[in-house]
Amino acid sequence: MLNINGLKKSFDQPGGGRMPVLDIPHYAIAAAEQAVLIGRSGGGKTTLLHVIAGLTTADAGSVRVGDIELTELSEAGRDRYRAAMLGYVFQTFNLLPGFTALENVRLGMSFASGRHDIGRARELLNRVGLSDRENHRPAQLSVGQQQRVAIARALSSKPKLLLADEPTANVDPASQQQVIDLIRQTCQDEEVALLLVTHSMEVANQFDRVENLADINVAFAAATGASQS
Ligand SMILES: Nc1ncnc2c1ncn2[C@@H]1O[C@H](COP(=O)(O)OP(=O)(O)OP(=O)(O)O)[C@@H](O)[C@H]1O
Repeated sequence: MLNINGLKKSFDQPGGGRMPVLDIPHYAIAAAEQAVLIGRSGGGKTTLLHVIAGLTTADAGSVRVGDIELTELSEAGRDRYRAAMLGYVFQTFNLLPGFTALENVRLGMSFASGRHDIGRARELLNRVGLSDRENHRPAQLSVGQQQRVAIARALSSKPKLLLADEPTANVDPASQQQVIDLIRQTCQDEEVALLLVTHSMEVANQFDRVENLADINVAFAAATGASQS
């Protein structure tokens, strides 16, 4: 489902020069597989998710999702890819404040299908336990509820791959397990592959597949070696 080969990404530095952030010889996730990435702050986890989401372009290498080669897509092509294939759960939820829970979920599917399938939106809100909150706006929901709406929105367009970037970081402890259970169970039920980034070992340890980004990303090893020589 996800196949990364020879991926490189670096960023311009404020003082000049470029800093390599990603140098990943190979990384892959099978269809409907659930994988977790942990790793140190600044290690490139969010950058990797952004590259897979087509929000950031790679400098080199191949990033395939299904039979789509992301590095060959135009910006419009990447927009279409995101709408058709991808769900994204952010640390900060990113719900639209002026819209109700139901409208936020429906907006998640509008780009993908060109229509708002209200039945699917209601089904997803029901699945995340918020049927009785569909007309509430984000400010009228608890943070745990907001993240559950965001999960419903991310899955609304029936993606093949869900990216979740520290989805429990801003959620109260009581809701954290609920958020993880929802992501895991819904991805399993809908056969969506999952790549989840977390700093929480309590979260990571619930998954069969957990890797430290430093073990698949040689960018910083190379930089350290270069600076020492
Ligand atoms: N647009 C950018 N321009 C320049 N440098 C960037 C940019 N985006 C990220 N970086 C740098 O890339 C490195 C990796 O950042 P990234 O956000 O991917 O790390 P992370 O592993 O997700 O960190 P954290 O766990 O703290 O969220 C950091 O050193 C950061 O400063």
